[in-house]
Amino acid sequence: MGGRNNDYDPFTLVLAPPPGETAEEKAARETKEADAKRVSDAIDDSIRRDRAALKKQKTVLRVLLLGQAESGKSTTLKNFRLKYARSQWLQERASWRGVIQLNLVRSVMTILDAVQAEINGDPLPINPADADRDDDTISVSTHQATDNGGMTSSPPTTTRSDKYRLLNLRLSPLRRVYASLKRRLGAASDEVREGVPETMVATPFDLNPVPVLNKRRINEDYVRNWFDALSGSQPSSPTSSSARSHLSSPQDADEATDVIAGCKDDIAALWHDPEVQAVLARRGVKVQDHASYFLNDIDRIASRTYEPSDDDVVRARLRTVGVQEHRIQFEQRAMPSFSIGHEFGREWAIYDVGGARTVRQAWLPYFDNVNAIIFLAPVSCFDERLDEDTSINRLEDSFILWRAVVSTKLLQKATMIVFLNKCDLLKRKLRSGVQVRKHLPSFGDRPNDAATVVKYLRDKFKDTLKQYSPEPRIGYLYPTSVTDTKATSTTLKTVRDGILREHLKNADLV
Ligand SMILES: Nc1nc2c(ncn2[C@@H]2O[C@H](COP(=O)(O)OP(=O)(O)OP(=O)(O)O)[C@@H](O)[C@H]2O)c(=O)[nH]1
Ligand SMILES: [Mg+2]
Repeated sequence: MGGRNNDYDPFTLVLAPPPGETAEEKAARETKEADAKRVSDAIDDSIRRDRAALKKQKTVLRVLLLGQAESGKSTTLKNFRLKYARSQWLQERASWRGVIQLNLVRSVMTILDAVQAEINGDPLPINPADADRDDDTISVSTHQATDNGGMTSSPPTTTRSDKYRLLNLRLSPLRRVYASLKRRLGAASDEVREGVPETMVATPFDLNPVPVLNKRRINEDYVRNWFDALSGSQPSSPTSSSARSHLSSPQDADEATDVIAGCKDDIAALWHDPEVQAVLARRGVKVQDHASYFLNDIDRIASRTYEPSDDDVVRARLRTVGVQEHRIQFEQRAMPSFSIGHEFGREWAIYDVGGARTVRQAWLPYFDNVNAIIFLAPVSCFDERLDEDTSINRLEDSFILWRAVVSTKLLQKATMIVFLNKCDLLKRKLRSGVQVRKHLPSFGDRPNDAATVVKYLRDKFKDTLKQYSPEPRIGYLYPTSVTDTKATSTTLKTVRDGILREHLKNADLV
Protein backbone atom coordinates (compact mmCIF):
# COMPACT_ATOMS: atom_id res chain seq x y z
CA MET A 1 0.00 0.00 0.00
CA GLY A 2 2.73 2.27 1.11
CA GLY A 3 4.22 2.56 -2.46
CA ARG A 4 0.93 3.84 -4.03
CA ASN A 5 0.27 7.56 -4.41
CA ASN A 6 -3.17 9.29 -4.43
CA ASP A 7 -3.43 9.17 -8.28
CA TYR A 8 -3.60 5.39 -8.16
CA ASP A 9 -6.20 3.94 -10.59
CA PRO A 10 -6.52 0.17 -10.92
CA PHE A 11 -7.25 0.53 -14.69
CA THR A 12 -3.99 2.37 -15.33
CA LEU A 13 -2.09 -0.73 -14.36
CA VAL A 14 -4.28 -3.18 -16.23
CA LEU A 15 -4.51 -1.10 -19.41
CA ALA A 16 -0.87 0.02 -19.43
CA PRO A 17 1.21 -1.30 -22.34
CA PRO A 18 3.24 -4.38 -21.40
CA PRO A 19 6.66 -3.40 -20.07
CA GLY A 20 9.45 -3.60 -22.64
CA GLU A 21 7.04 -3.56 -25.65
CA THR A 22 8.88 -3.32 -29.00
CA ALA A 23 7.76 -0.94 -31.78
CA GLU A 24 6.24 -3.85 -33.87
CA GLU A 25 4.45 -5.27 -30.84
CA LYS A 26 3.06 -1.79 -30.13
CA ALA A 27 1.78 -1.41 -33.73
CA ALA A 28 0.18 -4.90 -33.65
CA ARG A 29 -1.46 -4.15 -30.32
CA GLU A 30 -2.85 -0.84 -31.53
CA THR A 31 -4.29 -2.45 -34.71
CA LYS A 32 -5.96 -5.13 -32.58
CA GLU A 33 -7.38 -2.49 -30.24
CA ALA A 34 -8.68 -0.42 -33.18
CA ASP A 35 -10.38 -3.54 -34.68
CA ALA A 36 -11.98 -4.34 -31.35
CA LYS A 37 -13.26 -0.76 -31.09
CA ARG A 38 -14.73 -0.91 -34.60
CA VAL A 39 -16.65 -4.10 -33.72
CA SER A 40 -17.82 -2.60 -30.44
CA ASP A 41 -18.98 0.64 -32.18
CA ALA A 42 -20.84 -1.39 -34.82
CA ILE A 43 -22.66 -3.32 -32.08
CA ASP A 44 -23.56 -0.04 -30.32
CA ASP A 45 -24.87 1.41 -33.60
CA SER A 46 -26.97 -1.66 -34.26
CA ILE A 47 -28.48 -1.51 -30.75
CA ARG A 48 -29.23 2.20 -31.25
CA ARG A 49 -30.91 1.49 -34.62
CA ASP A 50 -32.99 -1.37 -33.18
CA ARG A 51 -34.09 0.85 -30.29
CA ALA A 52 -35.08 3.65 -32.69
CA ALA A 53 -37.01 1.19 -34.89
CA LEU A 54 -38.80 -0.21 -31.86
CA LYS A 55 -39.65 3.28 -30.67
CA LYS A 56 -40.94 4.17 -34.13
CA GLN A 57 -42.91 0.92 -34.28
CA LYS A 58 -44.59 1.93 -31.04
CA THR A 59 -45.64 5.23 -32.57
CA VAL A 60 -47.30 3.53 -35.57
CA LEU A 61 -51.06 3.25 -35.14
CA ARG A 62 -52.46 -0.06 -36.36
CA VAL A 63 -55.91 -0.23 -37.95
CA LEU A 64 -57.56 -3.42 -39.16
CA LEU A 65 -60.35 -3.43 -41.75
CA LEU A 66 -62.69 -6.37 -41.15
CA GLY A 67 -65.94 -7.61 -42.66
CA GLN A 68 -67.32 -10.23 -45.04
CA ALA A 69 -66.33 -10.40 -48.71
CA GLU A 70 -67.55 -7.47 -50.82
CA SER A 71 -68.46 -5.45 -47.73
CA GLY A 72 -66.33 -2.51 -48.90
CA LYS A 73 -63.03 -2.92 -46.95
CA SER A 74 -60.73 -2.30 -49.91
CA THR A 75 -62.96 0.54 -51.10
CA THR A 76 -62.62 2.16 -47.66
CA LEU A 77 -58.84 1.74 -47.83
CA LYS A 78 -58.85 3.38 -51.28
CA ASN A 79 -60.67 6.35 -49.74
CA PHE A 80 -57.97 6.62 -47.07
CA ARG A 81 -55.22 6.55 -49.68
CA LEU A 82 -57.03 8.91 -52.04
CA LYS A 83 -57.28 11.45 -49.22
CA TYR A 84 -54.10 10.91 -47.23
CA ALA A 85 -51.55 9.21 -49.53
CA ARG A 86 -52.13 11.32 -52.61
CA SER A 87 -48.75 10.94 -54.31
CA GLN A 88 -48.71 7.13 -54.08
CA TRP A 89 -52.31 7.13 -55.30
CA LEU A 90 -51.43 9.21 -58.36
CA GLN A 91 -48.44 7.00 -59.15
CA GLU A 92 -50.64 3.92 -59.04
CA ARG A 93 -53.80 5.25 -60.67
CA ALA A 94 -52.99 4.45 -64.32
CA SER A 95 -52.20 0.82 -63.48
CA TRP A 96 -55.83 0.24 -62.43
CA ARG A 97 -56.84 0.40 -66.10
CA GLY A 98 -56.40 -3.38 -66.48
CA VAL A 99 -58.65 -4.09 -63.48
CA ILE A 100 -61.34 -1.76 -64.80
CA GLN A 101 -61.13 -3.40 -68.24
CA LEU A 102 -61.41 -6.81 -66.59
CA ASN A 103 -64.50 -5.70 -64.61
CA LEU A 104 -66.05 -4.38 -67.82
CA VAL A 105 -65.24 -7.38 -70.00
CA ARG A 106 -66.35 -9.84 -67.32
CA SER A 107 -69.78 -8.20 -67.16
CA VAL A 108 -70.10 -8.32 -70.98
CA MET A 109 -69.28 -12.07 -70.86
CA THR A 110 -71.92 -12.59 -68.17
CA ILE A 111 -74.54 -10.78 -70.25
CA LEU A 112 -73.65 -12.71 -73.42
CA ASP A 113 -73.85 -16.01 -71.54
CA ALA A 114 -77.31 -15.12 -70.19
CA VAL A 115 -78.55 -14.16 -73.67
CA GLN A 116 -77.11 -17.37 -75.12
CA ALA A 117 -78.85 -19.42 -72.41
CA GLU A 118 -82.11 -17.70 -73.34
CA ILE A 119 -81.60 -18.44 -77.05
CA ASN A 120 -80.83 -22.08 -76.23
CA GLY A 121 -84.00 -22.24 -74.12
CA ASP A 122 -82.01 -23.31 -71.04
CA PRO A 123 -84.14 -23.60 -67.86
CA LEU A 124 -84.06 -20.62 -65.51
CA PRO A 125 -81.41 -20.95 -62.78
CA ILE A 126 -82.77 -21.42 -59.26
CA ASN A 127 -81.99 -18.40 -57.15
CA PRO A 128 -81.54 -19.49 -53.48
CA ALA A 129 -82.82 -16.10 -52.33
CA ASP A 130 -86.18 -16.95 -53.88
CA ALA A 131 -86.63 -19.60 -51.25
CA ASP A 132 -87.05 -16.76 -48.71
CA ARG A 133 -89.53 -14.88 -50.79
CA ASP A 134 -93.26 -15.31 -50.74
CA ASP A 135 -95.33 -15.44 -53.90
CA ASP A 136 -95.68 -11.66 -54.02
CA THR A 137 -91.96 -11.08 -54.45
CA ILE A 138 -91.60 -13.65 -57.18
CA SER A 139 -94.55 -12.29 -59.10
CA VAL A 140 -93.06 -8.77 -58.81
CA SER A 141 -89.87 -9.87 -60.57
CA THR A 142 -91.75 -11.82 -63.27
CA HIS A 143 -93.94 -8.81 -63.83
CA GLN A 144 -90.92 -6.50 -64.16
CA ALA A 145 -89.40 -8.84 -66.70
CA THR A 146 -92.49 -8.89 -68.91
CA ASP A 147 -92.76 -5.13 -68.70
CA ASN A 148 -89.20 -4.77 -69.80
CA GLY A 149 -89.46 -6.03 -73.35
CA GLY A 150 -91.85 -8.93 -73.36
CA MET A 151 -89.32 -11.78 -73.07
CA THR A 152 -90.95 -15.06 -72.30
CA SER A 153 -89.42 -18.38 -71.35
CA SER A 154 -89.67 -19.53 -74.98
CA PRO A 155 -86.55 -18.89 -77.13
CA PRO A 156 -86.51 -15.60 -79.05
CA THR A 157 -87.70 -15.62 -82.65
CA THR A 158 -85.18 -16.44 -85.39
CA THR A 159 -84.70 -12.79 -86.43
CA ARG A 160 -84.07 -11.75 -82.83
CA SER A 161 -81.77 -14.72 -82.23
CA ASP A 162 -79.80 -13.80 -85.36
CA LYS A 163 -79.31 -10.29 -84.06
CA TYR A 164 -77.87 -11.60 -80.76
CA ARG A 165 -75.79 -14.29 -82.47
CA LEU A 166 -74.23 -11.57 -84.60
CA LEU A 167 -73.55 -9.43 -81.51
CA ASN A 168 -72.01 -12.45 -79.80
CA LEU A 169 -69.75 -13.05 -82.79
CA ARG A 170 -68.67 -9.43 -83.02
CA LEU A 171 -67.90 -9.38 -79.31
CA SER A 172 -66.01 -12.68 -79.36
CA PRO A 173 -62.50 -11.06 -79.41
CA LEU A 174 -63.33 -9.94 -75.85
CA ARG A 175 -63.05 -13.56 -74.69
CA ARG A 176 -59.35 -13.58 -75.59
CA VAL A 177 -58.87 -10.21 -73.85
CA TYR A 178 -60.69 -11.56 -70.80
CA ALA A 179 -58.35 -14.56 -70.55
CA SER A 180 -55.26 -12.40 -70.97
CA LEU A 181 -56.38 -9.82 -68.36
CA LYS A 182 -57.13 -12.61 -65.89
CA ARG A 183 -53.69 -14.11 -66.40
CA ARG A 184 -52.13 -10.72 -65.91
CA LEU A 185 -53.97 -9.93 -62.68
CA GLY A 186 -53.61 -13.33 -61.02
CA ALA A 187 -55.69 -14.89 -58.24
CA ALA A 188 -57.36 -11.64 -57.18
CA SER A 189 -59.12 -11.39 -60.54
CA ASP A 190 -61.34 -14.39 -59.76
CA GLU A 191 -64.36 -13.97 -57.53
CA VAL A 192 -64.76 -16.44 -54.68
CA ARG A 193 -66.64 -19.59 -55.57
CA GLU A 194 -68.33 -21.99 -53.21
CA GLY A 195 -65.79 -23.28 -50.70
CA VAL A 196 -65.36 -26.78 -49.34
CA PRO A 197 -67.14 -27.36 -45.99
CA GLU A 198 -63.98 -27.58 -43.84
CA THR A 199 -62.90 -24.07 -44.85
CA MET A 200 -66.33 -22.60 -44.31
CA VAL A 201 -66.07 -21.63 -40.66
CA ALA A 202 -67.60 -18.18 -40.09
CA THR A 203 -65.15 -17.14 -37.38
CA PRO A 204 -62.04 -19.37 -37.42
CA PHE A 205 -60.22 -16.96 -35.06
CA ASP A 206 -62.86 -17.62 -32.46
CA LEU A 207 -62.29 -21.37 -32.07
CA ASN A 208 -61.25 -22.76 -28.72
CA PRO A 209 -58.39 -23.58 -28.60
CA VAL A 210 -57.41 -21.04 -31.23
CA PRO A 211 -55.34 -22.58 -33.99
CA VAL A 212 -51.69 -21.60 -33.66
CA LEU A 213 -50.72 -19.80 -36.81
CA ASN A 214 -47.24 -18.84 -37.75
CA LYS A 215 -47.27 -15.14 -38.52
CA ARG A 216 -44.03 -15.22 -40.48
CA ARG A 217 -45.34 -17.91 -42.77
CA ILE A 218 -48.54 -16.03 -43.29
CA ASN A 219 -46.57 -12.90 -44.12
CA GLU A 220 -44.63 -14.75 -46.75
CA ASP A 221 -47.49 -16.66 -48.26
CA TYR A 222 -50.34 -14.24 -48.09
CA VAL A 223 -49.30 -10.62 -47.82
CA ARG A 224 -49.72 -9.01 -51.20
CA ASN A 225 -50.22 -5.45 -52.08
CA TRP A 226 -52.15 -4.03 -54.95
CA PHE A 227 -48.95 -3.22 -56.73
CA ASP A 228 -48.22 -6.95 -57.04
CA ALA A 229 -51.56 -7.61 -58.63
CA LEU A 230 -51.58 -4.45 -60.70
CA SER A 231 -48.14 -5.18 -62.10
CA GLY A 232 -49.08 -8.81 -62.60
CA SER A 233 -46.53 -10.25 -60.17
CA GLN A 234 -47.28 -13.38 -58.17
CA PRO A 235 -45.33 -13.37 -54.90
CA SER A 236 -46.70 -16.72 -53.81
CA SER A 237 -45.29 -18.40 -56.93
CA PRO A 238 -41.79 -17.03 -57.39
CA THR A 239 -41.11 -19.33 -60.31
CA SER A 240 -43.49 -17.40 -62.50
CA SER A 241 -41.30 -14.31 -62.71
CA SER A 242 -40.37 -14.72 -66.38
CA ALA A 243 -43.97 -15.38 -67.39
CA ARG A 244 -44.91 -12.38 -65.29
CA SER A 245 -42.95 -9.81 -67.29
CA HIS A 246 -44.36 -11.24 -70.51
CA LEU A 247 -47.94 -11.20 -69.29
CA SER A 248 -47.79 -7.66 -68.06
CA SER A 249 -46.11 -6.38 -71.19
CA PRO A 250 -47.34 -3.07 -72.60
CA GLN A 251 -48.30 -4.89 -75.84
CA ASP A 252 -50.75 -7.07 -73.90
CA ALA A 253 -52.26 -4.03 -72.24
CA ASP A 254 -52.50 -2.09 -75.50
CA GLU A 255 -54.11 -5.01 -77.28
CA ALA A 256 -56.79 -5.13 -74.58
CA THR A 257 -57.42 -1.40 -74.97
CA ASP A 258 -57.60 -1.68 -78.77
CA VAL A 259 -59.99 -4.63 -78.77
CA ILE A 260 -62.26 -3.03 -76.16
CA ALA A 261 -62.29 0.26 -78.11
CA GLY A 262 -63.18 -1.67 -81.28
CA CYS A 263 -66.13 -3.32 -79.48
CA LYS A 264 -67.45 -0.10 -77.90
CA ASP A 265 -70.59 0.32 -80.02
CA ASP A 266 -71.55 -3.34 -79.76
CA ILE A 267 -71.09 -3.31 -75.98
CA ALA A 268 -73.31 -0.22 -75.77
CA ALA A 269 -75.91 -1.86 -78.05
CA LEU A 270 -75.96 -4.98 -75.87
CA TRP A 271 -76.15 -3.12 -72.56
CA HIS A 272 -78.86 -0.66 -73.60
CA ASP A 273 -81.05 -3.26 -75.33
CA PRO A 274 -84.37 -3.49 -73.38
CA GLU A 275 -84.78 -7.16 -74.31
CA VAL A 276 -81.35 -7.96 -72.92
CA GLN A 277 -82.22 -6.12 -69.73
CA ALA A 278 -85.40 -8.18 -69.51
CA VAL A 279 -83.45 -11.42 -69.94
CA LEU A 280 -81.09 -10.41 -67.13
CA ALA A 281 -83.98 -9.59 -64.81
CA ARG A 282 -85.82 -12.80 -65.64
CA ARG A 283 -82.78 -15.01 -65.21
CA GLY A 284 -81.85 -13.25 -61.96
CA VAL A 285 -78.43 -12.31 -63.43
CA LYS A 286 -76.93 -9.61 -61.24
CA VAL A 287 -74.71 -7.16 -63.10
CA GLN A 288 -72.82 -5.80 -60.14
CA ASP A 289 -73.06 -2.16 -59.29
CA HIS A 290 -69.46 -1.35 -60.22
CA ALA A 291 -69.90 -3.10 -63.58
CA SER A 292 -73.04 -1.08 -64.38
CA TYR A 293 -71.07 2.04 -63.48
CA PHE A 294 -68.45 1.16 -66.13
CA LEU A 295 -71.03 0.00 -68.70
CA ASN A 296 -73.05 3.20 -68.30
CA ASP A 297 -69.92 5.20 -69.13
CA ILE A 298 -68.75 2.97 -71.97
CA ASP A 299 -67.86 5.82 -74.36
CA ARG A 300 -65.22 7.12 -71.98
CA ILE A 301 -63.95 3.79 -70.61
CA ALA A 302 -63.69 2.04 -73.99
CA SER A 303 -61.61 4.75 -75.62
CA ARG A 304 -58.03 4.19 -76.84
CA THR A 305 -56.78 7.09 -74.70
CA TYR A 306 -58.63 6.03 -71.57
CA GLU A 307 -57.01 7.04 -68.27
CA PRO A 308 -58.80 5.98 -65.05
CA SER A 309 -60.24 8.78 -62.91
CA ASP A 310 -60.22 8.72 -59.08
CA ASP A 311 -63.84 7.55 -59.05
CA ASP A 312 -63.08 4.76 -61.54
CA VAL A 313 -60.29 3.43 -59.30
CA VAL A 314 -62.54 3.57 -56.24
CA ARG A 315 -65.16 1.56 -58.15
CA ALA A 316 -62.74 -1.00 -59.61
CA ARG A 317 -63.24 -4.39 -57.98
CA LEU A 318 -60.22 -6.55 -57.19
CA ARG A 319 -60.77 -9.23 -54.58
CA THR A 320 -58.28 -9.08 -51.69
CA VAL A 321 -56.07 -12.14 -51.48
CA GLY A 322 -54.71 -12.73 -47.98
CA VAL A 323 -53.75 -9.68 -45.93
CA GLN A 324 -52.34 -6.45 -47.32
CA GLU A 325 -50.53 -3.80 -45.30
CA HIS A 326 -50.65 -0.16 -46.42
CA ARG A 327 -48.77 2.64 -44.67
CA ILE A 328 -50.12 6.14 -44.46
CA GLN A 329 -47.96 9.00 -43.24
CA PHE A 330 -50.00 12.01 -42.17
CA GLU A 331 -48.44 15.37 -42.77
CA GLN A 332 -47.88 17.36 -39.59
CA ARG A 333 -50.02 20.25 -40.86
CA ALA A 334 -52.95 17.93 -41.63
CA MET A 335 -53.02 16.57 -38.08
CA PRO A 336 -55.66 17.71 -35.56
CA SER A 337 -54.37 20.39 -33.17
CA PHE A 338 -54.54 18.13 -30.09
CA SER A 339 -52.01 15.76 -31.62
CA ILE A 340 -49.43 18.32 -32.75
CA GLY A 341 -46.10 17.64 -31.14
CA HIS A 342 -46.77 13.92 -30.62
CA GLU A 343 -45.08 11.34 -32.77
CA PHE A 344 -47.72 8.70 -31.97
CA GLY A 345 -50.29 8.35 -34.73
CA ARG A 346 -48.40 10.27 -37.45
CA GLU A 347 -48.00 7.00 -39.29
CA TRP A 348 -50.76 4.41 -39.68
CA ALA A 349 -50.46 0.79 -40.77
CA ILE A 350 -53.81 -0.18 -42.28
CA TYR A 351 -54.42 -3.89 -42.82
CA ASP A 352 -56.94 -4.97 -45.45
CA VAL A 353 -58.02 -8.60 -45.36
CA GLY A 354 -59.86 -10.97 -47.66
CA GLY A 355 -63.36 -11.35 -46.24
CA ALA A 356 -64.65 -14.67 -47.60
CA ARG A 357 -65.20 -17.46 -45.09
CA THR A 358 -62.57 -19.49 -46.92
CA VAL A 359 -59.80 -17.01 -46.05
CA ARG A 360 -60.72 -15.68 -42.59
CA GLN A 361 -58.19 -17.94 -40.84
CA ALA A 362 -55.50 -15.49 -42.04
CA TRP A 363 -56.88 -12.69 -39.82
CA LEU A 364 -55.82 -13.87 -36.38
CA PRO A 365 -52.10 -13.04 -36.49
CA TYR A 366 -53.02 -9.41 -37.20
CA PHE A 367 -55.12 -9.04 -34.03
CA ASP A 368 -52.03 -8.40 -31.91
CA ASN A 369 -51.62 -4.79 -30.66
CA VAL A 370 -54.25 -3.45 -32.96
CA ASN A 371 -55.44 0.06 -32.06
CA ALA A 372 -58.67 0.21 -34.04
CA ILE A 373 -61.01 -1.98 -36.03
CA ILE A 374 -63.10 -0.58 -38.85
CA PHE A 375 -65.82 -3.17 -39.37
CA LEU A 376 -67.67 -3.02 -42.68
CA ALA A 377 -71.27 -4.18 -42.48
CA PRO A 378 -73.23 -3.83 -45.72
CA VAL A 379 -76.82 -2.91 -44.86
CA SER A 380 -78.25 -3.56 -48.31
CA CYS A 381 -77.52 -7.29 -48.15
CA PHE A 382 -80.46 -8.50 -46.02
CA ASP A 383 -81.89 -10.45 -49.00
CA GLU A 384 -78.56 -11.80 -50.36
CA ARG A 385 -76.53 -14.98 -49.84
CA LEU A 386 -72.79 -15.51 -49.47
CA ASP A 387 -71.06 -16.48 -52.71
CA GLU A 388 -68.92 -19.05 -50.88
CA ASP A 389 -71.92 -20.65 -49.15
CA THR A 390 -75.27 -19.90 -50.72
CA SER A 391 -77.13 -21.36 -47.74
CA ILE A 392 -76.04 -18.40 -45.57
CA ASN A 393 -77.75 -15.02 -45.57
CA ARG A 394 -75.22 -12.18 -45.83
CA LEU A 395 -76.68 -10.11 -43.00
CA GLU A 396 -76.68 -13.13 -40.68
CA ASP A 397 -73.01 -13.75 -41.55
CA SER A 398 -72.18 -10.10 -40.80
CA PHE A 399 -73.78 -10.38 -37.34
CA ILE A 400 -72.01 -13.65 -36.52
CA LEU A 401 -68.73 -12.05 -37.53
CA TRP A 402 -69.35 -8.87 -35.54
CA ARG A 403 -70.27 -10.82 -32.41
CA ALA A 404 -67.08 -12.88 -32.68
CA VAL A 405 -64.92 -9.81 -33.28
CA VAL A 406 -66.31 -7.89 -30.28
CA SER A 407 -65.97 -10.95 -28.02
CA THR A 408 -62.32 -11.51 -28.95
CA LYS A 409 -60.11 -10.84 -25.91
CA LEU A 410 -57.10 -9.92 -28.06
CA LEU A 411 -59.15 -7.03 -29.46
CA GLN A 412 -60.67 -5.81 -26.22
CA LYS A 413 -58.60 -2.57 -26.16
CA ALA A 414 -59.23 -1.75 -29.82
CA THR A 415 -61.47 1.17 -30.72
CA MET A 416 -64.50 -0.25 -32.52
CA ILE A 417 -65.84 1.53 -35.56
CA VAL A 418 -68.66 0.21 -37.72
CA PHE A 419 -69.43 1.42 -41.22
CA LEU A 420 -73.06 0.54 -41.96
CA ASN A 421 -72.14 0.51 -45.60
CA LYS A 422 -73.87 0.44 -48.99
CA CYS A 423 -76.62 2.81 -47.84
CA ASP A 424 -76.99 3.96 -51.47
CA LEU A 425 -77.77 0.40 -52.55
CA LEU A 426 -80.16 -0.02 -49.62
CA LYS A 427 -82.12 3.07 -50.71
CA ARG A 428 -82.25 1.83 -54.29
CA LYS A 429 -83.41 -1.63 -53.22
CA LEU A 430 -86.16 -0.30 -50.96
CA ARG A 431 -87.34 2.10 -53.69
CA SER A 432 -87.69 -0.89 -56.02
CA GLY A 433 -90.23 -2.32 -53.59
CA VAL A 434 -88.26 -4.98 -51.68
CA GLN A 435 -89.81 -5.46 -48.22
CA VAL A 436 -87.28 -5.86 -45.40
CA ARG A 437 -89.66 -7.71 -43.11
CA LYS A 438 -89.97 -10.54 -45.64
CA HIS A 439 -86.30 -11.32 -45.20
CA LEU A 440 -85.91 -10.12 -41.63
CA PRO A 441 -89.11 -10.98 -39.75
CA SER A 442 -87.89 -9.27 -36.53
CA PHE A 443 -88.05 -5.95 -38.41
CA GLY A 444 -91.82 -6.25 -38.00
CA ASP A 445 -94.14 -3.49 -39.15
CA ARG A 446 -91.63 -0.67 -39.04
CA PRO A 447 -91.69 1.70 -42.04
CA ASN A 448 -89.80 0.22 -45.00
CA ASP A 449 -87.49 3.20 -45.48
CA ALA A 450 -83.69 3.46 -45.41
CA ALA A 451 -83.48 5.65 -42.29
CA THR A 452 -85.56 3.17 -40.28
CA VAL A 453 -83.64 0.14 -41.56
CA VAL A 454 -80.27 1.75 -40.80
CA LYS A 455 -81.39 2.74 -37.31
CA TYR A 456 -82.73 -0.76 -36.66
CA LEU A 457 -79.45 -2.41 -37.73
CA ARG A 458 -77.36 0.20 -35.92
CA ASP A 459 -79.16 -0.63 -32.66
CA LYS A 460 -78.53 -4.35 -33.23
CA PHE A 461 -74.80 -3.80 -33.79
CA LYS A 462 -74.61 -1.51 -30.75
CA ASP A 463 -76.46 -3.98 -28.51
CA THR A 464 -74.11 -6.78 -29.57
CA LEU A 465 -71.08 -4.62 -28.76
CA LYS A 466 -72.49 -3.86 -25.32
CA GLN A 467 -73.46 -7.44 -24.60
CA TYR A 468 -70.36 -9.26 -25.86
CA SER A 469 -67.39 -6.93 -25.23
CA PRO A 470 -65.05 -8.42 -22.59
CA GLU A 471 -64.91 -4.95 -20.99
CA PRO A 472 -67.17 -1.91 -21.48
CA ARG A 473 -66.29 0.26 -24.47
CA ILE A 474 -67.90 2.74 -26.81
CA GLY A 475 -68.51 1.95 -30.45
CA TYR A 476 -68.69 4.51 -33.23
CA LEU A 477 -71.21 3.69 -35.94
CA TYR A 478 -71.52 5.58 -39.23
CA PRO A 479 -73.96 5.09 -42.11
CA THR A 480 -71.76 5.12 -45.23
CA SER A 481 -71.67 4.64 -48.99
CA VAL A 482 -67.94 4.34 -49.45
CA THR A 483 -68.16 4.66 -53.24
CA ASP A 484 -69.17 8.28 -52.55
CA THR A 485 -65.67 9.66 -52.01
CA LYS A 486 -66.77 13.16 -51.02
CA ALA A 487 -69.04 12.06 -48.18
CA THR A 488 -66.56 9.37 -47.13
CA SER A 489 -63.76 11.93 -46.92
CA THR A 490 -65.66 13.76 -44.15
CA THR A 491 -66.38 10.49 -42.32
CA LEU A 492 -62.71 9.45 -42.52
CA LYS A 493 -61.56 12.72 -41.01
CA THR A 494 -63.94 12.26 -38.07
CA VAL A 495 -62.83 8.64 -37.71
CA ARG A 496 -59.14 9.51 -37.87
CA ASP A 497 -59.43 12.29 -35.28
CA GLY A 498 -61.56 10.07 -33.03
CA ILE A 499 -59.08 7.18 -33.13
CA LEU A 500 -56.15 9.51 -32.50
CA ARG A 501 -57.85 11.28 -29.61
CA GLU A 502 -58.79 8.01 -27.94
CA HIS A 503 -55.29 6.54 -28.22
CA LEU A 504 -53.46 9.68 -27.17
CA LYS A 505 -55.84 9.87 -24.20
CA ASN A 506 -55.15 6.24 -23.30
CA ALA A 507 -51.45 6.99 -23.42
CA ASP A 508 -52.10 10.07 -21.20
CA LEU A 509 -50.79 12.31 -23.94
CA VAL A 510 -53.82 14.58 -24.28
N1 LIG B 1 -72.81 1.11 -54.50
C1 LIG B 1 -71.90 0.81 -53.60
N2 LIG B 1 -70.97 -0.13 -53.90
C2 LIG B 1 -70.05 -0.39 -52.94
C3 LIG B 1 -70.02 0.25 -51.68
N3 LIG B 1 -68.97 -0.25 -50.97
C4 LIG B 1 -68.36 -1.14 -51.78
N4 LIG B 1 -69.01 -1.23 -52.97
C5 LIG B 1 -68.70 -2.11 -54.09
O1 LIG B 1 -68.74 -3.44 -53.60
C6 LIG B 1 -67.73 -4.23 -54.23
C7 LIG B 1 -66.85 -4.87 -53.17
O2 LIG B 1 -66.10 -3.87 -52.51
P1 LIG B 1 -64.64 -4.19 -51.95
O3 LIG B 1 -64.18 -2.94 -51.27
O4 LIG B 1 -63.80 -4.76 -53.00
O5 LIG B 1 -65.01 -5.31 -50.88
P2 LIG B 1 -64.04 -6.07 -49.86
O6 LIG B 1 -64.71 -6.02 -48.54
O7 LIG B 1 -62.67 -5.51 -49.94
O8 LIG B 1 -64.10 -7.55 -50.46
P3 LIG B 1 -62.99 -8.75 -50.32
O9 LIG B 1 -61.68 -8.20 -50.76
O10 LIG B 1 -63.53 -9.82 -51.24
O11 LIG B 1 -63.01 -9.20 -48.89
C8 LIG B 1 -66.97 -3.28 -55.15
O12 LIG B 1 -67.47 -3.44 -56.43
C9 LIG B 1 -67.29 -1.90 -54.62
O13 LIG B 1 -67.29 -0.91 -55.63
C10 LIG B 1 -71.04 1.22 -51.40
O14 LIG B 1 -71.12 1.81 -50.32
N5 LIG B 1 -71.94 1.44 -52.40
MG1 LIG C 1 -60.90 -6.36 -50.52
